[in-house]
Amino acid sequence: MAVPSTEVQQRAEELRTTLNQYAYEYYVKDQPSVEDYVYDRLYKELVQLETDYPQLVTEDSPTQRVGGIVLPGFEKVIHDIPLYSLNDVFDKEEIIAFDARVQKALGRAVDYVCELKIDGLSISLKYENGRFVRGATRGDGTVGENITENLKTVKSIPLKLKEPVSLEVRGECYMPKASFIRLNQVREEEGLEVFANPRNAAAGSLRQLDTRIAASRNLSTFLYTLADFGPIEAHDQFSALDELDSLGFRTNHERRLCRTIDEVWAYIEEFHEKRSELPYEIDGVVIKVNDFSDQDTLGFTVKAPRWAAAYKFPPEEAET
Ligand SMILES: NC(=O)c1cc2c(N)ncc(C(N)=O)c2s1
Repeated sequence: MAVPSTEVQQRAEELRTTLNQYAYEYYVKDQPSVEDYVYDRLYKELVQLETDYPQLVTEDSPTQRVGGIVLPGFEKVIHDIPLYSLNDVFDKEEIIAFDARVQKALGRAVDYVCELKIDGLSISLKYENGRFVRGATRGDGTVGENITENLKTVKSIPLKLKEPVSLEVRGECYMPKASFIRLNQVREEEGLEVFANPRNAAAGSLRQLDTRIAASRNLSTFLYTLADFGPIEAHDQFSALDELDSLGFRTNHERRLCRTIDEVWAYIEEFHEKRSELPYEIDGVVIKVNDFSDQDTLGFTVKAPRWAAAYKFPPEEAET
């Protein structure tokens, strides 16, 4: 095999760094800084270098996002830190009762963080020394499926963090509404069964053993939980979300710190209104006590945290 010169190695490294930065701006920040043709030209140059010198390929190279292996099956994953489920609430009275229980248990009023409840597939991402090493489905909260190879093709999931830290984060993998509509059009044209909704389309895409299929489905993510903090210092949910941003993860920026339950309800009404305009599907709002020490004091019931509630929107009126 031909050995690449130092200049070629440096050029490959420079292309990887530049392309990964462009992809971060496009897929994580939704703020591309260059036109697609600029990205495509540099990408083609890197593909040519990696073809001429396969030893130049690194696991965080943008060329690894296209998938290409067919897995024999999905291994089971035991979640060291179980993924909890949420208590659902359906009206304002239940939210007031939730707040009353929290205040009674803590003896004072607390700040809440409201976050949109994304209608996708819960995932857990594990990093060692900054490298993405394992991605898994929620499963039953304790045992999930190893879908690392498929998640490596999801462009908003960093393959290498900005810091060489070891941690675990949780979030949602979803299919944007526009991608869902386009996918179903193609499936209809090909006489294939269409997906009922974006959540099923995302789940179906991540359950494919051929990773090229997941790579083609334009999946995205919103991360919202630091499970294993590693060296990250965060004392509350609102700042933990900023930490996720600074590590290079995609988070949902509609989040809001609410000082009172009235502000929580105002947020719920605002996003019940805005729901149909969002480019992704949501099925409600997740309300969390902001301070982590308060969360620890409140703890969990058998299945769900006492410090959170999932307000569920009424089912959307069928399109008339
Ligand atoms: N089951 C769960 O714990 C959660 C599920 C979800 C979801 N589908 N979307 C957003 C959040 C969030 N921002 O916390 C959570 S938390």
